[in-house]
Amino acid sequence: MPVSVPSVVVHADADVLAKAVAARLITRLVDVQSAKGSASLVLTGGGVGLATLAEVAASPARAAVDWRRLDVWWGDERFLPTGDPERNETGARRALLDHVDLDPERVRPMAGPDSGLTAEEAAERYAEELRRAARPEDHGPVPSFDVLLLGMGPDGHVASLFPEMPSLYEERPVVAVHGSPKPPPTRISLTLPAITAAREVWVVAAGAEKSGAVRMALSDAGPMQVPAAGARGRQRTLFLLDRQAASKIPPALIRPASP
Ligand SMILES: O=C(O)[C@H](O)[C@@H](O)[C@H](O)[C@H](O)COP(=O)(O)O
Repeated sequence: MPVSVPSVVVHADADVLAKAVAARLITRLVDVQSAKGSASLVLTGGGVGLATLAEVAASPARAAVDWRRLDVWWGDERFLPTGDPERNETGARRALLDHVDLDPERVRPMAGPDSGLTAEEAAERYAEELRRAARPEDHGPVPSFDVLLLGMGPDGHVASLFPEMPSLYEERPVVAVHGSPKPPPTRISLTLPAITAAREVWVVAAGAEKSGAVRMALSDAGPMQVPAAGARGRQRTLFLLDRQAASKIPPALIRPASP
């Protein structure tokens, strides 16, 4: 599947970054809904991802989004019971989803152990949900998500795809992850084939501890070594960073967006 070359946008700090990504997301959702009636969004966990959702909730412009016509998916989930504070779903509901008028049928969390499923079964169930939502024009087993958000770890992991782990070699769209170096150890994650089916992939990262992985993800590192190097959208890839996370990118590659 063809993928897009990343564009880099740098903001002054993590707070401006979250606000700017929130504004960008609202605008993108409004544009997509104006063009085709509905939109699909894949959420991420992690501090920056959730801060972005909180800024969407805080924005008066959120009223411009038709939340009833938004499909919400997750890029990964910690395999914990529904309502567990460590679940990405719990964080997203607290930050945004509980504050807007979504169609609950169109919000699709990944199952936890309270479903009675194993992590493998939960991954297969999610893959089936994605298959059912895919349309012929998506040319694959998952929908062409309009925006797929990804945080990124200091090791370059995105979703729950960690360097050198078997999940990076997966062809299936959703996998169970065991032994995650970032707790909790058991997770469910979209794989790179599912991520790269998205029309737009936005990698959002802040902090000096991410700067090395950002540089590698934008240079010639491979996705097995730096999973973020495989985070590419079919039409557009954005690396939305604060100055600290962007501090090791060759200057020729970036023009700071914030003064
Ligand atoms: O389940 C998770 O933890 C996230 O999906 C993970 O991929 C996260 O986005 C990164 O680890 C960045 O997290 P921070 O933004 O908190 O550094």
